[in-house]
Amino acid sequence: MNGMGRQGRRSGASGLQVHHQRQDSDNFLETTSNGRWLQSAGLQHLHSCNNSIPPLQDFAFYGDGGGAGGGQGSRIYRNVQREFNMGNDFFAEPMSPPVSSWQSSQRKNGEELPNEFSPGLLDLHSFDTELLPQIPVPNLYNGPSLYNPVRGRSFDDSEPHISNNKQTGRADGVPENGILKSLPADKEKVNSVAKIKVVVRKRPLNKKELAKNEKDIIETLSNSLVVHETKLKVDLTEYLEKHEFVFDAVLNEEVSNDEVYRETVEPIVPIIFQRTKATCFAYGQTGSGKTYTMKPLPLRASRDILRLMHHSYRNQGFQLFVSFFEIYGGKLYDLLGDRKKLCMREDGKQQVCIVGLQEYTVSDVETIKELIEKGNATRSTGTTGANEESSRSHAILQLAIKRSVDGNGSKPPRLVGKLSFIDLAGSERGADTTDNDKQTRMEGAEINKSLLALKECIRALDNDQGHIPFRGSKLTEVLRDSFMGNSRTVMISCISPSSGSCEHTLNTLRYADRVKSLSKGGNPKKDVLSSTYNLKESTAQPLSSVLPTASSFLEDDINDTRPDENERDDFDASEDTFEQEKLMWKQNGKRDQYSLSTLESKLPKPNSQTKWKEPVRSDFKHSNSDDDLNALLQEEEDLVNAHRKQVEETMNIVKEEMNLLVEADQPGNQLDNYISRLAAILSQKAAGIIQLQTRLAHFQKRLKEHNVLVSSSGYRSRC
Ligand SMILES: Nc1ncnc2c1ncn2[C@@H]1O[C@H](COP(=O)(O)OP(=O)(O)OP(=O)(O)O)[C@@H](O)[C@H]1O
Repeated sequence: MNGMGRQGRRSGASGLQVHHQRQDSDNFLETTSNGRWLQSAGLQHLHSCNNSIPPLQDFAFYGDGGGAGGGQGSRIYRNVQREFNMGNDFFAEPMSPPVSSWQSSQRKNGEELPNEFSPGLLDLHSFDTELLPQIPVPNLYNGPSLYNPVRGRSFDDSEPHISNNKQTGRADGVPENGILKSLPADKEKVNSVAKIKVVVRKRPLNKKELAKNEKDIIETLSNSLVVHETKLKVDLTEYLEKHEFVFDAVLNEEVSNDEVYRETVEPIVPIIFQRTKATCFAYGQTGSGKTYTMKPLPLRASRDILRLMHHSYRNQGFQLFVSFFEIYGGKLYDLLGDRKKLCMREDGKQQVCIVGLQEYTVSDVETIKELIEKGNATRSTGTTGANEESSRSHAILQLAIKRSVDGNGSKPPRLVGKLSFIDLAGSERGADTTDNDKQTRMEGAEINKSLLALKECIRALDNDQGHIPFRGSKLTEVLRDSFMGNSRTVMISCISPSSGSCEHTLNTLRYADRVKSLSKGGNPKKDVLSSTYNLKESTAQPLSSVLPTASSFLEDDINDTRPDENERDDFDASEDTFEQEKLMWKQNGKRDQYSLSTLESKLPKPNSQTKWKEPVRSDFKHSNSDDDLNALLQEEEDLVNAHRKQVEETMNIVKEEMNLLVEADQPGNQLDNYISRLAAILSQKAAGIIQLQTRLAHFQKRLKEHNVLVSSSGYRSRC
């Protein structure tokens, strides 16, 4: 049985297929597919991956050479098998109470049972004002009894009867479980969970891609990955460009959903008992595996939450609530309430509430499973060029932990913490969907609009802007508390490995890189190692890292580029030149905001200890002038290359923005804003190029002087 079945909501009238059951990994097991990936004529020239795939042997890391396809296929099949087995293991959950259907538990004699079903307001942002005080976490293995199998009763009613096994340090009968092991004992441990964690998951090549002979261009390492992009030189010869990224974790195609859970959500489950809002969302192009990745997570998280509630927090009045809704076409629908349209409202305290959203109290995993299945079946799906069963909505499943304030249920329970799972609709470019109908394209525009709004918020947070444009879309309004206050966010970026998806993949990774930069918390040094790594090897720096800041031109930069007083003694041969240079650098100081000295500090250098000027000085000092000159030439060449890369990167960002903009169909004023910002970026880049030209002219002048000096002292000059 495919427990994760979901059903399309739209009829064939719109040109979209109705889907009755979704079989995970169907793309991998079926051959019927006629979708198109990135074959739009409009964007074809931007990425040549499809038509210019290098021979397989060029990629040493493929390992199985020409046999990659077959090997990949069997590996994929193993993954699928493992997934199904895992599902079975999961539903053989030893600690769940006997199954009682949610329908029957919610009604008795036609009456709703109190606390079992509570439609009403879901206050998405009530944490700051309504959270219960910090709850001390008891030591899990202290105390006489911890494990309660709860046979035939709700957990809350049950009494403990299994004693702690002191030798093993865990209760008899309690399965060894990461969540129990990782239970934080104090606030310090809560703080040790990263505020934003960015994980990348690479899926295997699917049947369609294998049939098209597309290659796996993603090489994964422990927490980094390399995208091998095939590019064409001016003379049309192919070359590979490597883009290297570092993230908190990189999960390759061999990694099971269980491992994904352990890496992403498991560490944050305990801290939602500590007044924390946590959000896990998947981002990536359509068909990259977001739904496949997200679907199992809430169930596993619920299992762990219930474990904690019934062991560590037993009899403390905690309750678990589930709600599930989708954002489709900018509107909210209740996936557990017959897809009833919902309203999002802001109250006087600017807290966003979803009016009418149904929340269900759950006390066993089986009930949650049924609710999730119900919600998934109700979710809007459709067929896109890239995914036959594409999520056309953002689905948000929330697990809220509440606690009764008075213990007798006379007052509604208050929110303690919340874990939200967001399966974002796939990002897909209009240009990739030429075979889709009008509705699909309109959906795509709406999806892209909300992803663009999300990007805007991330950018604003990244830049420490006072105003975060959360109101840009329904999605960002809902996501607001993911990024604010005492929150934890896990972003899973899903990528396809195929050469045909290279540009999408790079966009996803750049997006992820930007989100990752948020985790630096305004302290750029904190994550300096990984950032530097990204900057070193990839052209995919966050925009902010390549743009100048007001403080980026320092007096030190001027000072550093001229010799100190002692050195000036040795500099007599070009005394006048030095003075002129000094003047020039000083005069240009203001304009030099985007100076190369700043640029240099951000870009790869043959030797980061070497100031650009030093080889020149040594030219005049030492006899080994050719070597020094070569070093200088090399440095200049590196600088020019680095600058070229940055310009290319900016152009990519601009292209990406423009694509999103056009597809998001933004209102005129927003378009104007974007365009003027892009114009500012471009003019800054242009200023950078002017600076580079100045620098080169300066260099040529010095070279000329050097030649004069060398020839007058009898040295051979190679210039
Ligand atoms: N890691 C994986 N291993 C095996 N199969 C996978 C994996 N990731 C995705 N798939 C399969 O790829 C197909 C597309 O995945 P999925 O529907 O999750 O993509 P998506 O990103 O959610 O797409 P959309 O945004 O269009 O909804 C599905 O058939 C799914 O089973």
